[in-house]
Amino acid sequence: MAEPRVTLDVGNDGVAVITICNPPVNALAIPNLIVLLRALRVLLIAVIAGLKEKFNEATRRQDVKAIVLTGKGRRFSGGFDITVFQKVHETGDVSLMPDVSVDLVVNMIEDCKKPVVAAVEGLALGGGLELTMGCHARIAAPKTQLGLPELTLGVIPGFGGTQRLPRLVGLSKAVEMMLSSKPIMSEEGRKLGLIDAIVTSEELLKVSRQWALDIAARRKPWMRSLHRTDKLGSLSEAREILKTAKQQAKKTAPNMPQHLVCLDVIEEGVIHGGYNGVLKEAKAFKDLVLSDTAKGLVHVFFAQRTTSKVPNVTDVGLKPRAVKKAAVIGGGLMGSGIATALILSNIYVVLKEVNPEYLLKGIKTIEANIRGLVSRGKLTQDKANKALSMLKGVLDYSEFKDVDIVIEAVIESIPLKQTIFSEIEKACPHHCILATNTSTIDLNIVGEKTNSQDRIIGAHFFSPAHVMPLLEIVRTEKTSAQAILDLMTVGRSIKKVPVVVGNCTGFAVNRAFFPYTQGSHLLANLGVDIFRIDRVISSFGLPMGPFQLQDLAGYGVATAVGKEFAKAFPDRTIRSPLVDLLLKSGRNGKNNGKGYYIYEKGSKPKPDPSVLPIIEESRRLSNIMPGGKPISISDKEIVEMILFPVVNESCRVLEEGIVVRASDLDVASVLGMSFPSYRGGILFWADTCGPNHVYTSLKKWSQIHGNFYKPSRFLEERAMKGIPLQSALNFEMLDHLSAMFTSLAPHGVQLIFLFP
Ligand SMILES: C[C@H](O)CC(=O)SCCNC(=O)CCNC(=O)[C@H](O)C(C)(C)COP(=O)(O)OP(=O)(O)OC[C@H]1O[C@@H](n2cnc3c(N)ncnc32)[C@H](O)[C@@H]1OP(=O)(O)O
Repeated sequence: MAEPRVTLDVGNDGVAVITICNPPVNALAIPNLIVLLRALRVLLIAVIAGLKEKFNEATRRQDVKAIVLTGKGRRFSGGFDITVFQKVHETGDVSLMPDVSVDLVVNMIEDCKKPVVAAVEGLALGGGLELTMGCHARIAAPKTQLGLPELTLGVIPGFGGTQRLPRLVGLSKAVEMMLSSKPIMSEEGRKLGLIDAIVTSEELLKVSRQWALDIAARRKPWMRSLHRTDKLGSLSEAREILKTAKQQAKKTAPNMPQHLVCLDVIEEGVIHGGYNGVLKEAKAFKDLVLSDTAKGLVHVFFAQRTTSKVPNVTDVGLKPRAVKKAAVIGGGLMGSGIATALILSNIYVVLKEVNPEYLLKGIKTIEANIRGLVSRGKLTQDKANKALSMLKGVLDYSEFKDVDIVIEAVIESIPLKQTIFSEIEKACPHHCILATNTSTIDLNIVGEKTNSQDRIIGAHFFSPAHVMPLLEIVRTEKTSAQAILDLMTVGRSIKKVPVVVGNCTGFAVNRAFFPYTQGSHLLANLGVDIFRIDRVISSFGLPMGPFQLQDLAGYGVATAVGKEFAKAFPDRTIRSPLVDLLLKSGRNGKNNGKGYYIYEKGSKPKPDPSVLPIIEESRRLSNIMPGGKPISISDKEIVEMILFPVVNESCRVLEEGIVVRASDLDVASVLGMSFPSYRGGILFWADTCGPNHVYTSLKKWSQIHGNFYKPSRFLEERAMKGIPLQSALNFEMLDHLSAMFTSLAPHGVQLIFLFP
C-alpha cells in the first residue's frame, strides 16, 4: 500500500500536527501518470488533496485546539510539484492545476477557526513558503531557506505569495525577493518579520505547538497576513516602488512576461485589497503556465537535473571516490580560473608552471579572481583567506605523488600535451584521473603516448572558468565509468553542472555553435549591417551578438578554432576574409581595444565606424552579394540564418551520440553559450519553431548559399515524419507507434505523446 503523503497526529496537548511526507523535497502534488490517454485522464494530486483532508479533519475534531503544519525529513517543502507543469505543457490542459490558493490557503488555513502555526526547517520555497504565509505564525529552524523562485519557472507565485509576502516583509523587499527569485535565510526572515521566532531543530515542534496554543488562548496575536496593511506603506509610495520595478524589469527581463505580470498582480492587491490580488494572481498564474517562457524554463529545470543520469555510469552501482587534492598544470587564464573554482570548494590545489615568472602570474590571477568575488560581496574575507590557503605553486612534479586528479590547461599544442601526459602518468598515483582542458584536440591523440587511456578524460571548462557554470566532461571509448563518475562528482562539488559528452572536434558546445560565427560572417558578406546583426541577436536573448563576442574572445582564437573546424568539416565551412583583414589592420578585438567596437573604460562598447571600410573590403573579396547588392532581410530571418545552422549541427551531434540526449545539449547551450534559458535551449527552441520550418528554411538557403546550410539527415528525417527533435524515440519505434495509434483512432482514442 502507498504511504500516506500527509499525516495528522493529535497530541495530549490538543495540537494536531499535520506533516507533509513526499521525499525528497516534499513537493506539493504527485501526478502518478507517465502516459496520458485523454479518455482515461487520472491525476492524483495527493499532497494537496491530503492537506485539504487533514485540515478538514483537524478543524472538525473536538479534541483539536490548534494546528501545526510541518514537513517530514527536515525540509518543509520545495513548493508545488513542477512535474504537474510538465503535464500541463504536454497536454495543454491547464485544468490539471489544482485549486489551492483560495480553497486551501485562504479558506482552510488562513480563515481556519483554530490557529495554525508553520514549523519550518531546511527549506520553504514557492508554494511551500506560500503555505506558511497562510498560517498565523511561522517558527523556523536556523539557516532555513525561504524564497519564491517561481519567476525562474516562467510563472508567478500562485498560492497567494504575491499578496502575503509584501504584507509580511514590506513591498520593496518582497518585490526584490520575487523578481530575483533568490531565497533568504530564516535569520534575515526573522528580522524582516516573515518569521516569528527561530529555535533549534530539536525544539522546533515543541515551540510551534506551544505557540499555536498561545494563539488559541489569545496570549499571542492571531495574525492573518492577507488582512494586514501596516507594512505596505502609502499608496503613492507603493506606486513609486512598483513603477521603478517595472522600468527595471523592462530593461533586465524584456522577453520574460512573468516579471511585469507579477508586478501588476502585486499592484492589484495594493490598490484593491489582498483578496482581489489573490483572485487576479490565480488567473494570471494559469495564463503564464501555458506561456512559451514557462515551457522553456520548466524544460531547463528538469533537463539540468537529468544531466546527472548517465547510462552505464551512474546506474551501475559505482561509488564516487573522494577527490581531496588536485593539480592544475598551466597558470594561464583557464588554469587559474580552474584552480580558483577548486580552492573555493575546499579542494587542495597544486598549480604547476614552467618558470617562477609564469607561476607568480598564475597565482596573482587567482588572487585577483578571489578578490573580485569579495569586492562583489559574493565571498567573505574569511572564506577568501581559507580558499587561498588551499593553493600551492610548484615548478616540478614532486607534489603530484598523492593527487587525485590532474587538470592540464596549457596551450593547444599536441606535442606539449603528449609530453605532459607521459610525465604525469609516471608522477601520479594509479587511481589519479588525468584530465585535459583542451577545447579542440582529440583526446585519443593527447593520451596516445600513455598506457592510461582508461583514466584520460576531458574537463572542458568555459571561460572564465570560476564563473561559467558548465563543465563538459569528454569521454573516449576507453575512458572508464569510474573516471567519468569521479569527475562528475568533482564538477558538482565545485558548483558546476557537468554534462558528459563524446570525443569529436569541438565536443558538444563548440561544435554545435561553430556555425554561429560562420553564419554571422556570411550575412555580413551578403551586405547585412554587423551592428544590426548584434542588436537582433541580443534582442533574441543572447547576452551579446556574434561580432561583439568575437571581439571579446580575440581574433587569434577565431582563426585557430576556425582552422580546426575547417579541417574536420570541410564540406560545411565558410571561408570569410573578414578576420584576416581585421588582423592585418592591427585589430584584435577587446584585447587591444580595437575591434568592431570601441572600448573605453567605464562605458559600454560603441560601434566603431572605422571598421566599415574593412567590412566593405571583405564583401568585395568574398563577392557573394546577389547582383553586387546587399540582400534585404527581416530581423526574424537574421536570427534564423544564424541559429538554424546551429540547430542543424546540434542534430548531427545528437545523431552521432556525442550527447546522451537532446536535453543535455539544451542545458549545455544555456550554461556554456548563454543561450536564453527561457527559450529552453537550442533544440527545445528549434522544436518550438517546428523542425519542418527549420528544415525547409535550411534547404532553401542551401540552394542559394551552398552546403553550409545543407540540412542534416537527422533533421530531414524528423521534419519529414513530424517528430520533435527532443524526442528520444527512434524512427522504428515511432513507425510502430504511429501504426498502432492509427488503428486505435477510429475507436476515439487520442494519443498524447509524452516525449521524454
Ligand atoms: C503555485 C506555486 O507558487 C508554484 C510553485 O511552487 S513552483 C515551485 C517552486 N519551487 C522551486 O522552484 C524549487 C525547485 N527546486 C529546487 O530549487 C531544488 O530542487 C531544491 C533547492 C528544492 C533542492 O535542491 P537539491 O537538494 O540540489 O536537489 P535537486 O536535485 O534539485 O532535487 C531533488 C529532486 O527533487 C525534484 N524536485 C525538486 N523540487 C521539486 C518540485 N518543486 N517539484 C517537483 N520535483 C522537484 C528534482 O527534480 C530532483 O528530482 P530527481 O532526483 O528525480 O532528479
